[in-house]
Amino acid sequence: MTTHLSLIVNGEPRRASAGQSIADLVTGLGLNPAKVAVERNGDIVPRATLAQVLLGDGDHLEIVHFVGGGEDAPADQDTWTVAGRTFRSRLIVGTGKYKDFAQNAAAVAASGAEIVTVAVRRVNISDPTAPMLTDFIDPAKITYLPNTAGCFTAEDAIRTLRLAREAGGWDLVKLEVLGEARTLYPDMRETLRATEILAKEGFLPMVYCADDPIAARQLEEAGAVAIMPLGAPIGSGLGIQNRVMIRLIVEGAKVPVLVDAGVGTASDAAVAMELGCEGVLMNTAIAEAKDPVLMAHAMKLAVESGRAAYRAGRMPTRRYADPSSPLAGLI
Ligand SMILES: CC(=O)[C@@H](O)[C@H](O)COP(=O)(O)O
Repeated sequence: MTTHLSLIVNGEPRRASAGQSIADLVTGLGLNPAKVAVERNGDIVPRATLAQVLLGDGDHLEIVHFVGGGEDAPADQDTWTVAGRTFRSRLIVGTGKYKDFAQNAAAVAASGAEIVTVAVRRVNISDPTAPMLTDFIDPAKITYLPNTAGCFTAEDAIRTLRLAREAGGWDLVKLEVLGEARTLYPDMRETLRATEILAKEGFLPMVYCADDPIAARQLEEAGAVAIMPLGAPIGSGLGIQNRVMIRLIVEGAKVPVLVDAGVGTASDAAVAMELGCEGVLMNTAIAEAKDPVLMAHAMKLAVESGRAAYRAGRMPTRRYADPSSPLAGLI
């Protein structure tokens, strides 16, 4: 006689037969056990043991996607490096708010980005055949940077990234711990705590943070491999509100500084680069443009242009006019 087990899988009730392994369940959902990570009753199940671990009645399982991969760029004249990985493009783009994955992929291609940031998501168990981002943006060509979007505590963020690491072997991750839904401003106490724990566990956290030079230094001391101050609230498109602080963070940091959030248009991205940032991360400015693919191209040019201007060194500003042609020797 078959005994049925009652499970909760990704928040939904589900039944299984006694004696089934977690790998059996995953396969039965139409998923490849080699491409997911599973948490059972709060603990990550090592992928190598999914076939041995039997399901128990009342188990709570969380199954997340495998994505991962990406390759480093060969070194050239103006690359940047984070945690030992080198990239040519200084633009990191998000993967939210697009009409569909195809539009997202076209925008990524137009942006020239080599890194996309992705929220770690539960597998859709009701329709495992539903398209996945990895069907459109090839993880063998573009580096996936898992992020902790939607996490409001250090524990939530750490748990999310542990699952991401199990799913795709990622260690380079983007940490964001939000303080409240209204402003989506980072909770710096929780962010610092999560950074310390993640760094001790061998993660390489790129950290979304307030535009605060002291907090930035503390994050670096705690093990952040990149500092990512907001330019303005996430999704606001207000541009860089506090140039002075971004500049101070850049001056004080030994790790790359990238503006993350609040960019609205191309000139904002250029300003970030002119301030000496190593790069810019953006999502809404591209995804919510009338023509996202054209805006992605504009952002590529803006980041390159701002970077070139920074490297060229701007002229000094003056209080008074200075003639372009010499005044001496006039007829
Ligand atoms: C911190 C965070 O969540 C950002 O990565 C965000 O997704 C990008 O912000 P914008 O949408 O304002 O570019």
